[in-house]
Amino acid sequence: MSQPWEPGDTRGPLMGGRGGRGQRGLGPVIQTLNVPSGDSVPQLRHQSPGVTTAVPVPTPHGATAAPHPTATTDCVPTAPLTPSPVCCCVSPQALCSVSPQDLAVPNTGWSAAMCEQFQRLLRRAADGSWRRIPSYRRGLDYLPEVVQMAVGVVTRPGPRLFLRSVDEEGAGFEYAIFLHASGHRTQCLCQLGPYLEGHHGFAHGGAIATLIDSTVGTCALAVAKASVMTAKLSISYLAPVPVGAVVVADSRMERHEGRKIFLSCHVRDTKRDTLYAEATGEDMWCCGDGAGDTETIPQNCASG
Ligand SMILES: CCCCCCCC(=O)SCCNC(=O)CCNC(=O)[C@H](O)C(C)(C)COP(=O)(O)OP(=O)(O)OC[C@H]1O[C@@H](n2cnc3c(N)ncnc32)[C@H](O)[C@@H]1OP(=O)(O)O
Repeated sequence: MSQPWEPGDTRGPLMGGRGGRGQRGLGPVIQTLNVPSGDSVPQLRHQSPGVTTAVPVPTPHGATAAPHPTATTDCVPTAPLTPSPVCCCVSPQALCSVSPQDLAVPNTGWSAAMCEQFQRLLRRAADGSWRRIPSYRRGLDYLPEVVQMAVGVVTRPGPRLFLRSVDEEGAGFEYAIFLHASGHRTQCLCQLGPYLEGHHGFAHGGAIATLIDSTVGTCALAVAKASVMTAKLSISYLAPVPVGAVVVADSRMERHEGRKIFLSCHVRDTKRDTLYAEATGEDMWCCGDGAGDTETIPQNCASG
């Protein structure tokens, strides 16, 4: 088992800077810009106050993507707050030049192992079998096509997402969720930062539960294509997760009955040597009519 990461340890996941997200004047900050879909790889920007330098990011195939066009960092709406084809279902910030900021991409808090695994998963996704799901601070920006189906066009900022509650890069959950083309499986690549510590050197069980719930919940969202709630979650904690470790939570739908979607989840290290936790969950779609069709899950609860 690798050595637990210690707060202040410059060899650890925060190596390379601890610039707070969205804060300016705190030294170099990496910022991502305009990511309309889950498949595109955003540009990283090393940003010092008043200076913006585009940094090319390797594409999944190893080529180097062109730098992103210059954009301002101020969130000034550039168009009336009306839905657009690209960001029709996200908060008004979507219409700003750099918001919402997709956070499911590398930042200065990602360890080398995290970056390496992220690139591996991007390469795997290149054939279309998987896709990376953009992730934002605000929950209503999450899996936007599903949110749009569930609640319609969102015209106000959604609630802040628990997993994105820590602004400091590398300190909390750093993660990217990938959705299988079947829509029945999700994998979450996650680095658990020092603010998630429970016992000394190890991640809190609640943090593991949050990771699992979000991976399972995202899978259920994709299956139901509607709003879902976690009704039951059963977790076996099999091995402690060192703070700073990079893990993969792998969730899939096992079956569905009526409004219930039964899912499983396994949390492992990236080499699959250690099974940290396994879980089963029941998510229920929340569409009001209570239809009990055991063959088909309604594709759009909002209309149906
Ligand atoms: C980051 C983005 C991804 C999202 C991931 C995060 C997801 C979350 O964290 S959601 C937050 C945590 N979950 C919650 O707060 C849910 C709280 N619970 C509820 O709101 C409700 O109990 C809810 C929606 C689950 C079910 O309520 P309701 O729709 O009224 O169901 P109800 O009519 O009572 O029961 C319907 C059936 O479900 C069963 N059921 C209800 N609740 C549960 C439960 N908790 N566990 C198992 N079965 C249940 C009932 O027994 C009943 O079964 P049957 O038809 O066989 O008699």
